[in-house]
Amino acid sequence: MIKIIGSVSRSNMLFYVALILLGIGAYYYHFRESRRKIIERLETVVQRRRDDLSKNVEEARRIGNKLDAQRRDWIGGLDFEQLQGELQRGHVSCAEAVRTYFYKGVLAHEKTNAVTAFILEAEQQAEELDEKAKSPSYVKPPMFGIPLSLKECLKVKGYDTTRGFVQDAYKPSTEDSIQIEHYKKLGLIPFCQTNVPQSLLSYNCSNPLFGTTTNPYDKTRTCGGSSGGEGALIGAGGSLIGIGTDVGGSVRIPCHFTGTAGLKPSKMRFAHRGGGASVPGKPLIDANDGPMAQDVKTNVEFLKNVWGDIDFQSDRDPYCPPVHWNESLYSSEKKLRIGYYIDDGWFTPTPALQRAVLESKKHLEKAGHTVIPFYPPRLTEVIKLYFRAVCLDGGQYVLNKLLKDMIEPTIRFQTTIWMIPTWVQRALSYPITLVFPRLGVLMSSLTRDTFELREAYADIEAYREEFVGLMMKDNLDVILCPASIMPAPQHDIPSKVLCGVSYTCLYNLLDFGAGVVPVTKVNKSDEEKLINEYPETDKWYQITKSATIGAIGMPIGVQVAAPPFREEAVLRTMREIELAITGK
Ligand SMILES: CCCCCCCC/C=C\CCCCCCCC(=O)NCC(=O)O
Repeated sequence: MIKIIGSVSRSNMLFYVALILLGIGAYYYHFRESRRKIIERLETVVQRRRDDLSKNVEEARRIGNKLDAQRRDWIGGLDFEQLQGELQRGHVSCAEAVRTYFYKGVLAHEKTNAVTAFILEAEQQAEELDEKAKSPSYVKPPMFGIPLSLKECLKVKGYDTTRGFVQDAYKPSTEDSIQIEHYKKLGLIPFCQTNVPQSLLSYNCSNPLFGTTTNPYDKTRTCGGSSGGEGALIGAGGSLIGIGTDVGGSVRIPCHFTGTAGLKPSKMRFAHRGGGASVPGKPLIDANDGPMAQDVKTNVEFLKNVWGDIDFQSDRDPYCPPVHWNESLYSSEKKLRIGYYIDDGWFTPTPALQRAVLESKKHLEKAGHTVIPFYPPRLTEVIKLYFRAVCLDGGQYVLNKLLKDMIEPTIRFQTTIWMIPTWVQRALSYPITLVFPRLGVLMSSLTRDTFELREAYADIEAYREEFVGLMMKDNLDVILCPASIMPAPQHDIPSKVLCGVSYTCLYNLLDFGAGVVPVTKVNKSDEEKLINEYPETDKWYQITKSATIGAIGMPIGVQVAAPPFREEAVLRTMREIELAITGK
């Protein structure tokens, strides 16, 4: 080699270097030019889509205004259970319910930019149900006439599922997914779709197609993600019940940020045929759809009806086992054994989140349950395994889509990471670990080869066994823990603190059922504690601390989790916390 190099003359050497530089320059120029053309073409799509949305919102407003304001206010003031009762008794018609929620949805959308489309056919669906209900032989389904909001990525016939990618606008689904079919059968009326972050792999809520969705409590803060549009809409009173999806916290984080309640069931409890995913083909990081509502009570009523009739989904998707609502688990009188933690050893949550867990612990103890410390093992390893298994191709699938799209500025950081070859990241991780150990963990997390990926899957399986083994050793029914690391931060923070999903992504890696219930709001003494005691030992802690300063009044939830098929125990615990706090 040295001989060859030695034999190349200096001028030849310069020639080759110039050739290489020219090649790189030409590649870069070609890349920039093709990106420019893509963006130019997509900008017109964005404009058209936003114009269409404005018209769609005006139409929803017109439909909402068909109803007398006094009547609308009265219907809009009913909670889920009350509206359900009035619809069943025929005191409120389905058309009235839908018009009311078009009106309330428009108001919430104006406040938060939560809606990507109102499903205008909902009015006709409501009128048809009202017509059917005139027949004395008609038996009303249990959720007859209740308007249902849906995260944009769920397949509804005639509507897009862009996941925030402009390239996927105007490609409507040709069928409803099995779940949507089921919800309609149970009487629910899908009336709008809600916003998401581009790619769904983020816990903020911005994309180049529909823009940013804001938190109903504070416009400068995010509603969370990726089911952020649902959180914002429900939190602002624009829907009573909605469906999100969750592969790392996307139901639970928006619930925590917006003061709403929701559940991510374990994967097998719903049918997935005809559904969509952020990254298809990633076994062992189990995603599921899940309900979100203003309270736990509504989630319970919804799931009782859906799982009570789960054969509808199992018959159409044999991979969904016919596991019915387990009433004896939900309403058991047997006192629970609950494991709790306020710090997972990876990322200390800000004081309000720790306080919420301790307050919930007290409520549960007062109700007679035993609450004991529990330490989830080796969270640093879990974080590495999670990122490795969620970006199992090193982020290639999402990156390929992003490079054909306009890229949302708030996910540019992770896009850049995905562009750096894994071996370079791995090499950089060594020096980075010396100054910023936690970043070093992330930099060494993406998959280098299939051998490493197989090992990661084996490690996840072993971790699942270890975790349930620990729970069984202490006879634990459920786990109580923080819902996140902080209250709703500003819109750009989630992509700067990507690893802030440790409290939620753990339960996707374990495929547990996990839910979030609102417990408290950030107060002055939380802020004092934050300023005086919260760690500042690395960049992520510094960002989290400064994002939490000024969050007084923002909602705080807690998380409850349990192994698969024990979602009813999770809901029972969440409901007991809710009852103790709200008295209703
Ligand atoms: C510094 C190195 C970073 C390496 C890895 C960066 C890659 C980031 C990829 C994913 C971030 C995951 C955040 C998950 C948030 C919640 C997502 C979610 O639940 N989505 C719902 C869904 O997909 O249906």
